[in-house]
Amino acid sequence: MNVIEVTGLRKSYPERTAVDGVSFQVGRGEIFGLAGPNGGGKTTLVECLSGLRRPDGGTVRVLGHDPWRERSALHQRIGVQLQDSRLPGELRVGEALRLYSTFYREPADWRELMATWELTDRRNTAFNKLSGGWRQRLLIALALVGKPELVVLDELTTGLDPYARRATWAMVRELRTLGVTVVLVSHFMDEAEALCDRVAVLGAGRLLALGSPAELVAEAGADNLEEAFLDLVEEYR
Ligand SMILES: Nc1ncnc2c1ncn2[C@@H]1O[C@H](COP(=O)(O)OP(=O)(O)OP(=O)(O)O)[C@@H](O)[C@H]1O
Repeated sequence: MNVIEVTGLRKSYPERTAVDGVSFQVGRGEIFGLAGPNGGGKTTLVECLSGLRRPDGGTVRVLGHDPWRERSALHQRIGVQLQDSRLPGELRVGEALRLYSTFYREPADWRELMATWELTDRRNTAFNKLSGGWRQRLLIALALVGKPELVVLDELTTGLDPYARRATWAMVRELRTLGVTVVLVSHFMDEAEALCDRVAVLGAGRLLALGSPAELVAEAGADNLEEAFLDLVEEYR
């Protein structure tokens, strides 16, 4: 069974159509990239996958659930780190991890997760005192507290230093070896090329291309994914 099945998905805001008839499937254990120019519809799409937005049309199934109607069942099985997620400013790192672990029936060991993400030294630091990169690390760790079968990571490594970025890539690869499926929204084509089994490119709410990084590069006759991407999205900017 596919972990994600999207058919003819549409979502409009009063001013514009953000997702315009998108269809794709994601298999178990895949690292599936979503790329595209600003305003292409990536965040709206992952919000529909995560049960945070109600689609206007088409069907979405995630782990067999309708994300909008079966949100609480789905939220026990997925982890989501959204762009610009925030926590209450006074909440400390350790408190946040402990609190999130209470949301799940079978949580991971939050102290272990805190150590894995090198957050233990900052366990007593309040969220509003963390730098952007450390906030990002905490948000990723929080997405993993529920031992999710699917993790949605929106702009995973934005704001991370090069060392933290590579360490994060290693974590994502580790998730795959555990059979966890990952949806990765990224503007970094080196990241998509290094991590993703397949990448979907969205422009103006439409699926412009879908394939492995090697396929997308070959189809565009490009030297690397960034070049292929620039070629694909040129008219959608
Ligand atoms: N809550 C909202 N209300 C109205 N319009 C919205 C809303 N969220 C997004 N949009 C619009 O829908 C379109 C798609 O936006 P979305 O955030 O899904 O794209 P994106 O690919 O994630 O962009 P970015 O790369 O800049 O994060 C844009 O034109 C955006 O202005």
